[in-house]
This record gives sequence, structure tokens and C-alpha cells, in this order.
Amino acid sequence: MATDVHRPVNPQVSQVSDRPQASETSQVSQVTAESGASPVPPVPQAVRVEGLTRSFDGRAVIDDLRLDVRQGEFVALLGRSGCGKSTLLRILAGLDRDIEGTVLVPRRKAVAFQAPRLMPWKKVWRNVLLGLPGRPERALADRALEEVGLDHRSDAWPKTLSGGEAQRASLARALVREPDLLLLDEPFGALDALTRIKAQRLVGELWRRRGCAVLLVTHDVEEAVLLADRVLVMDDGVIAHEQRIDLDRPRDITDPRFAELRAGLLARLGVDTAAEAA
Ligand SMILES: Nc1ncnc2c1ncn2[C@@H]1O[C@H](COP(=O)(O)OP(=O)(O)OP(=O)(O)O)[C@@H](O)[C@H]1O
Repeated sequence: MATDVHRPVNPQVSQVSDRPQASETSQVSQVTAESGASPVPPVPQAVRVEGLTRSFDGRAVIDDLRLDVRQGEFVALLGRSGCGKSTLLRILAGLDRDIEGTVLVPRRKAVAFQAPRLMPWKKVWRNVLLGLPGRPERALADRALEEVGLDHRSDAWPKTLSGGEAQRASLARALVREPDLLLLDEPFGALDALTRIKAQRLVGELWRRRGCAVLLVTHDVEEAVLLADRVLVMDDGVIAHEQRIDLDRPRDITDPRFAELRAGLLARLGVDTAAEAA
């Protein structure tokens, strides 16, 4: 079922503040911008975004955007280059607060980028624990590394890892935070085709095991259809289209329905698959 999503009429915004909620204080942190408006009620969703606008140099890259992600839902975000996908992800991660609008996200969230961003002077296990509060035990890192099949490289230096291993270390660093929301920005973009397939499978398994919500930014339509419950297409600063992926898992890319969903999304992105077949 395909749905076109329209913008809300009344954005409720003006300034930004951090306001944890009473009943979901441990779960949800709120970045909101309201003056005199009543607080947004607690949400069962992992993510609720309303009236979100982000401008650079007077140009709104995100323009009155609305987005909901259910707890445990896997959502993929597509869109042409420069349409604002990474900007949205950074806002959800709390890395950019110069916004208008309301953003509700779980407090426990983690992000992994295309570049693994490992500190070269710290061994892999120390990288995994980087930024955690207190003095976390090494066993925590080793468990997360085991989950991504990298416990045997726990004592290695980042520069000795392959691209796929470094990306798995980056995933372990995200998992060790026990996220309710995992934000992935093109995490497989720099991997070769085979490693990419393995990494996609790993993320699918981790999602099933952990039950966290995932928002995956990707350019790869096939990857989106393979992994997501729902695929969103961003355009003109909003979520312009959404497509539920009602295929059983594990998904079969040779299934005609898979090809149909892929073609439909590619068409939304302005790619004619008839030309592909010719
Ligand atoms: N810090 C910034 N200062 C000025 N402009 C910015 C900044 N960050 C992003 N932009 C602009 O906002 C727009 C959206 O960028 P963003 O990185 O979110 O796009 P994207 O959809 O993730 O692109 P890609 O798919 O190529 O990674 C671009 O035009 C970009 O130049």
C-alpha cells in the first residue's frame, strides 16, 4: 500500500529547548520549539517529528517535516543527493539542535555513519566504549564485538581492520549503548559488494535480536526493500512518499513483488527501470 503524506498545516514552533517528559523520562528526550504551546503528550512511537524546519543560509533544507517511527520499526530513508537525509538524521541524533519544530526521540539512541570514525590511537575495544559514561568494563565491549562477529579483533588497532571490520566495530560501538533507536547514515556505502551483503544481513539480524527501531539512510533502493518495514522518500524538505514493504522475511530479491516495489520506489526517485531492462 502506497501513501502520499502531506505536510501539517499548522507548524508549532519558534525556539528550541530540551524537555524530558514525565512519564517517559528515561525513554524519550524532547527537542522542541514552542512558545506557550501545551507539552506534546508521551508517545508510543520511537520517533515523532512535527513541523520540523532546518535552514542553512536562509534556505529551508527541511521544511515543516512530519515523521513517525514506531518502536521496533525498521524504516529506510531514500532521496536524491542533497535533499536533507543526513541533516534529518543528525537532528534525530541530537547532533544538530538549531531547528524549529518538535522532535521526540528515545533517550537511548546511537548513530553509525558511512565512515566508521574510529580513533586510531585507541584499540578496538576502547573505541567501542568511547563516550560511555563512568568507567565501563571491557566485557561490555567484548560482548558487543561478539554480537557483530569481531571479538577476535578486540585488541587490534583500527588501522589493521578491513573496511568491513571497521564498520562492524562502529556498529558494536552503537550497540553497546543499548539503543532504542539506531540511526544509520549510509553505513554500507563504502563497502565492496560482498562485504556489503554480509553487513546488510548483520544489521537485519541485529535489528531482529535487539528489537530497536532503526532509521537507515541509504541511496540503495534494493537495500531499502530488503531490510525495511517502511521506505520513505524525502523530497522538497518533507517526506514526500511512503511505501510499506509487506514482504515476508528473509526477503527474496527474485520475488516479482520485490522487483515491483523496487521499480515503484525508483520511479519515485525519477529512475525509469524500463530503460534498465532495455
Ligand atoms: N552545515 C551546513 N551548512 C550549510 N549547508 C549545509 C550544511 N549541512 C548541510 N547543508 C546543505 O543542506 C543540504 C542537505 O544536505 P544533506 O547532507 O542533509 O543531504 P543528503 O540528502 O544527506 O545528501 P547525500 O545523499 O548526498 O548525502 C545540502 O544542500 C547541503 O549543502
